[in-house]
Amino acid sequence: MSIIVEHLVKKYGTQTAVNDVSFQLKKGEVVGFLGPNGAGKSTTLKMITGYLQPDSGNVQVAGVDMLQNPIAAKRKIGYLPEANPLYLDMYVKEYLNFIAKVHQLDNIPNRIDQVVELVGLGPEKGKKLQQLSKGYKQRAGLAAALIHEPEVLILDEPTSGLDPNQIVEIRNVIKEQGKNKTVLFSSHILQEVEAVCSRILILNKGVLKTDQSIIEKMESADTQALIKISFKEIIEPQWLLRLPSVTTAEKDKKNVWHITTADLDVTRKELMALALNENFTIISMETGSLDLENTFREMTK
Ligand SMILES: Nc1ncnc2c1ncn2[C@@H]1O[C@H](COP(=O)(O)OP(=O)(O)OP(=O)(O)O)[C@@H](O)[C@H]1O
Repeated sequence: MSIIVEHLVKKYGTQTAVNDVSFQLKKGEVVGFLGPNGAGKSTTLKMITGYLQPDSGNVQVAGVDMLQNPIAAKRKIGYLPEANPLYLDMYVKEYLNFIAKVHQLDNIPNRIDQVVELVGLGPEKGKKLQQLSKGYKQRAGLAAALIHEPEVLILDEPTSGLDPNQIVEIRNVIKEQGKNKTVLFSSHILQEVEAVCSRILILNKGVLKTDQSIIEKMESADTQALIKISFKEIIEPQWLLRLPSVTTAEKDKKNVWHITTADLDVTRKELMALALNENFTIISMETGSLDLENTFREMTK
């Protein structure tokens, strides 16, 4: 595992910003950390990267315990914080040279050339950081995060405040990096996470709501539809699961069921026939899609 997060808790005064969050990231995964403003994403990322001490819980990065061995653990991580902390008076190469020295790297000029190429900073590499556009500043931050060839890349809202072209460019850099690194990046833009990640973690009010593969989700969204049905009577799941077209049936509230199906029309008819034959009363029946947006809204209500 590249990242193991176990029961992380962080309180600010009486507010619990992160509440018992646990997850694991496998080597090579690109994972989106999604949640509305104030959900606790940055706080969680700061604890994973060792910039903030958790009140309780553990973090391991590439097998190294962050609390017991923070220097070794931090070496494994490239971190781009939300407020990209650049020394704006420095030239691009001067800044990267400074960061490379902090990491005590060998053959620094070569490595700088490599990261400049990697993040597409070439055309701007002769400028001062303060002269760069926001998109290029972000690339400089990414170059600094990548210079020591970390196994794990952690990016806190890397595309926030960028224009649409810059967003696409930064996303491409992230995708490219995801080919040989574990990447965890936060965003509150669902489409972005969908475009870049193979997996999604949804955080709401400090609590992890779901940890599901986007690919699975999208595959099921393509083929499955959702019916929300409410009966007057309390019925057993078997009644629904026995219907030939029903894939899953889960109880929401006492008499309300969420049913997934590959064939909406057939299931509707089967539900009507069931009600007729068994003398059940259907109070309401709604249909919806199982897409990610619905999931996100459900999870962060
Ligand atoms: N240093 C701090 N002192 C007090 N409260 C804080 C501090 N940092 C964060 N918080 C609070 O903790 C909660 C979680 O904040 P956090 O920045 O982790 O959320 P987030 O999901 O990253 O939000 P955003 O998407 O807006 O960046 C918020 O309610 C925030 O106001």
